[in-house]
Amino acid sequence: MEPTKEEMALTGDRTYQNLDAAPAYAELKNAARVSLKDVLNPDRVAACQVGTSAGLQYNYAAKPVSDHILDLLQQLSEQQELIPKYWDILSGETMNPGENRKVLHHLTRGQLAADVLHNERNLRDFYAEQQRRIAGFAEQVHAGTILGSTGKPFDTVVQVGIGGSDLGPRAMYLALDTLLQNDPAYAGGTRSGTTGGRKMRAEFISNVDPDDAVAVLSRIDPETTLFILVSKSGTTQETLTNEAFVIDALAKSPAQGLKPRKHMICVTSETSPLAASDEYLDSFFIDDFIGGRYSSTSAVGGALLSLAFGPDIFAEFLAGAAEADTAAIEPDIRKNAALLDALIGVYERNVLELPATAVLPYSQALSRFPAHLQQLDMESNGKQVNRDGEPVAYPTGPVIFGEPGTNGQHSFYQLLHQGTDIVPLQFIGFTGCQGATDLQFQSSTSQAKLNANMVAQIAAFALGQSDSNPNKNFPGERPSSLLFADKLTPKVLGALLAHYENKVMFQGLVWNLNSFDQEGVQLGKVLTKQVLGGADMHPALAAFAKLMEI
Ligand SMILES: O=P(O)(O)OC[C@H]1O[C@H](O)[C@H](O)[C@@H](O)[C@@H]1O
Repeated sequence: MEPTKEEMALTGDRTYQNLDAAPAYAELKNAARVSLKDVLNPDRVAACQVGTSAGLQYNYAAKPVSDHILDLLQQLSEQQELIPKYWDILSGETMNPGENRKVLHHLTRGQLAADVLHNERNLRDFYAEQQRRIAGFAEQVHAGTILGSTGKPFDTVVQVGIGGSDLGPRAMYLALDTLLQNDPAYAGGTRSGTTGGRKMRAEFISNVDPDDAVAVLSRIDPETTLFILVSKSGTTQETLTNEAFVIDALAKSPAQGLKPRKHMICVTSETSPLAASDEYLDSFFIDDFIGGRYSSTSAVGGALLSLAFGPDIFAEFLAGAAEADTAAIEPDIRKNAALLDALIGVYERNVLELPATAVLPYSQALSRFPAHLQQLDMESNGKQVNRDGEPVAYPTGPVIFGEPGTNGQHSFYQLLHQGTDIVPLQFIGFTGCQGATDLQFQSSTSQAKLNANMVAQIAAFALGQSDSNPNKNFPGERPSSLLFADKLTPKVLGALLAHYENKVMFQGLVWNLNSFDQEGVQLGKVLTKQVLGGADMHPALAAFAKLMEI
């Protein structure tokens, strides 16, 4: 595809500089602070909102930013060349300099920018081809033309993977499961006996703790279960161990003639040791340009979601992500939700010096979304050196944590309201629930109670309440944003996922980091091998190993 004139304007040389070299940063530090108690009013709630895509809205009325601060953040965006650098990512530049790789997760779902070629292969076509192959495979499984090795149709799928090969796909599956099981709008061709369109139940094995695999294996029927072994590298200890665990369990199954490998497909990169095997029922591929934590829209999420819900639902999810990617190219920060969310986060982290961010979905469907965002954000931007390997002199990625509301309210909100640290909050909510059933009780539905709690929290955090008893005093001035939509459909979910991926990307670019490697996870792996291999190791490590009887 040929680039348009506007796209051509984004090409050219870039300057990479640390945040503290950007003139707007010093100005932001000197800008007058905003008191939420002073500014929060109905007009602000109406005005401080930007549509992202697929009907998802980002409201930042309860964030401590003034017009002046937003103007400076706009300047910061321009000084750090955030949109042109995003364009470079889309165009297939080497944006993971540490590993000398392109960063192409956007290409798994979008049509932005020109084609990306690598070793004469068109990677857009490669990703699309894998998606088509997965769709064809899933349709055959659903139609019963691909059967288990004892001749029974598959009704359950188990993803075996860890980190990016687990968290995103699991969070996405859980987000849609209730909707797809119950909403007749998605019905059609279901074999699961539900009113909706879920085609297969999914389970997940990730931890090397044997109890994880044992628990899942106790809930499934080996004859009707299809396992998806997912490891981009094909070398991850936990995943290879769990593969062996599953194969061993299937081999011991009393079912006559069951062939374990014919109950397993593989998703990996073409260069991984797993790619060479032709023992799996089938294999699907990604490549090194799709980071694990950015792989939900590739074959890593595609195989699971297409099998569980059908290829059409996966395509809708991708369309939502593609819309969010397109929205993220807008240079005006007041019209670009991902960019604005990123820059307000930088303001809170670097100017207000707040060390953490809590993600609080008021939706049980998003129960594992905070866990996915922990990896996405902390593995991407938990760095102390810039993209050239030089130490940075400012804070980078915050600690991310979260739980669905209202459960979190009865757990850690005490600290959020009255603790000595201020933690910026990201609320996520939906007007409607995912299921078909709700109850009117004490003159309101459960869904109304859920959302009443959420908006009450936004106000309580921002406005506080004074009390002569210091123990009952709420200081307020605790900032939050709200991402919301009518319903968490596959498309909205895609947009929500891409919103966060793009937010994290923009923040990494502001901080001048390489957000796409994860060297910080290596040392622990090396020391684990020393312990298991009985190699020479630090005496203290040997002593700890002895404590645990290894
Ligand atoms: O997909 P795999 O190669 O098995 O990798 C699984 C995970 O393990 C690594 O340690 C990384 O920290 C993650 O980014 C990755 O997603």
